[in-house]
Amino acid sequence: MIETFRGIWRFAGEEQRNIRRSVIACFFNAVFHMFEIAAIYYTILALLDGKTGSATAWQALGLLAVSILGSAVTKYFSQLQQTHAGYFMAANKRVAIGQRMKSVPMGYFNDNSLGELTGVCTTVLDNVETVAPMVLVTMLGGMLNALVFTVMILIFDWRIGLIVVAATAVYLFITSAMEQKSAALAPHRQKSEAKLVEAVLEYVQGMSVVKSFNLTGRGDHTLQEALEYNCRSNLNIEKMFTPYIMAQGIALQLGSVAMMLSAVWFYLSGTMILANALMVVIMSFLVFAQISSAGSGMSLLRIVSSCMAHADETDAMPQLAETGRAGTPREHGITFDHVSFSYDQRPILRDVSFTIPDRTTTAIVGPSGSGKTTLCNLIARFWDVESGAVLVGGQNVKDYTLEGLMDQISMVFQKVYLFADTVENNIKFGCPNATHEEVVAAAKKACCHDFILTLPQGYDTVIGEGGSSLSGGEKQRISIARAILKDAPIVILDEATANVDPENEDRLQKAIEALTRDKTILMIAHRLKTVRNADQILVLDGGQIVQRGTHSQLMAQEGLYQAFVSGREESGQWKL
Ligand SMILES: Nc1ncnc2c1ncn2[C@@H]1O[C@H](COP(=O)(O)OP(=O)(O)OP(=O)(O)O)[C@@H](O)[C@H]1O
Repeated sequence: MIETFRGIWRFAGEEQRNIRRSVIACFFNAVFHMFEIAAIYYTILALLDGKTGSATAWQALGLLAVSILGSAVTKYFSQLQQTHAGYFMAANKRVAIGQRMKSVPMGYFNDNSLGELTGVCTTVLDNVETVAPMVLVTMLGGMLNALVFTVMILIFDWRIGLIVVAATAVYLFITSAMEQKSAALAPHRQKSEAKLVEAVLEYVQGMSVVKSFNLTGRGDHTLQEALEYNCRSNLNIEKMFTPYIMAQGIALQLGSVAMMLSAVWFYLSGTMILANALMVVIMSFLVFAQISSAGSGMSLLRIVSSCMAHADETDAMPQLAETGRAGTPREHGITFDHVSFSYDQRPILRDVSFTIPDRTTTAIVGPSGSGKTTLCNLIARFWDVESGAVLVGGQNVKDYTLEGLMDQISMVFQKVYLFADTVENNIKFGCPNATHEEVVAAAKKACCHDFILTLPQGYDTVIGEGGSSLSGGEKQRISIARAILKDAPIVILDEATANVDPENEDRLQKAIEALTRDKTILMIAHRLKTVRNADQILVLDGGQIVQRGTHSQLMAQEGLYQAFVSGREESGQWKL
């Protein structure tokens, strides 16, 4: 248990200060509660002494008022610090996970399900946020108060004090047994929650497929299973806890009864005065409240501890080595020097070498699955090469800081992702300090200004998550505006015209021209027009460059390229 406390304390980081304050406030809260007991004791003594005047009543009321006011203020302060600590403990961890994810190779997301990470950032850290400081404060505060209470009772009457100590010992024994059981079940509970999040995400993301294949009812089989598993594990935990909670209650109630009976016995045998005996009867209702409050946190303690351990597992996310130094290269040519790369032992690129001189355009063409996207992603270090080197401006990409490297590159993906934010903020994404005028200028160049003005709130219109409220062509042009605003010297472009209607295609082409002027460009080209105008064409097949040259040079050779352009049988395999 001490180790678990230490774990929470460590996890709290800079929030330790607020937790400490909350525990202190909790202690004073209990001290103020003791004023109530003092008021009762004072009243009993006065009544038994026959002092029934208004002065006694006022003094007792004064003590009660101090108690109520003091408890309210300390309770408020304790809660405030607790909420603050909980919120920032989770928020700081979420931000740290976000930071780490920036340097994680994209391959990590293959092996580790999105549900797992989403689960950590939502339910797991929600548990930490709402429960961790509460448990720590309740338990530490409760234990501290119970200790003070017990010492006071021992001083008041050592015989009654021993009853309290005995009942507390039994209670702690049961609680410790419960804690051990809970330790075994907590990971199951978390696994079931992660499974549930994963199933819900998959269900929502695949909703259009479920509907189009009329699988509603059958398509949610996995979700149903995850729900049942989650329900079962939660019920198991409840069932497991119930007998222990009952035993805890019985131990404390027996303690109370023993206190009362002893008080009566001691009074009748003449070893305790009536006022003290009455006081013990009253205290028998109050004394175990502190212990019970400390123990009630125990069942949650394991859950919190296991949540924190789970959240800390994200510290083990692999990181791309970042030993590079900041700095801007003088030119922006790109070189692949004998690069090979595999996904999970599956070779994708084999000994690929080429150079893209500064401010020239290179088009990559090749059948679907030949490795075009992978090759582009290696430049931005979404993955690191297995052997060989990728150079930007004559310097190995590993020798840049990740941020420094990304400053040199704009990427326009075929699959555009827009955030659930305003159009303006989506365009400003890579350039948060840009002015509204700069955003509008970029949008005009990307041919999206006109359609943005037709949106209900123009540039302030909030786009649905993933850009769901816009057409494919509109999303593409916004992503191009984003890249134009960033104005990086290297542009990597997955030329996406496949799903765009002719009118949109024309606009998209104009937007691409505005983006790529005077830049070093590597594009996965699907349109003959773009390919024809490129300074260099690389033909990729099976992870190797099988042909390279200009359009006229390649047309003069027999091979894949000529077949593609002539629209022969192989062309059916090209991504168009
Ligand atoms: N993250 C990944 N993990 C494992 N394998 C992958 C991953 N991404 C791509 N692949 C595999 O690597 C191969 C090359 O994929 P890549 O996307 O680079 O090809 P491509 O030429 O760009 O294809 P397309 O033109 O269809 O987009 C494919 O067989 C693909 O299945």
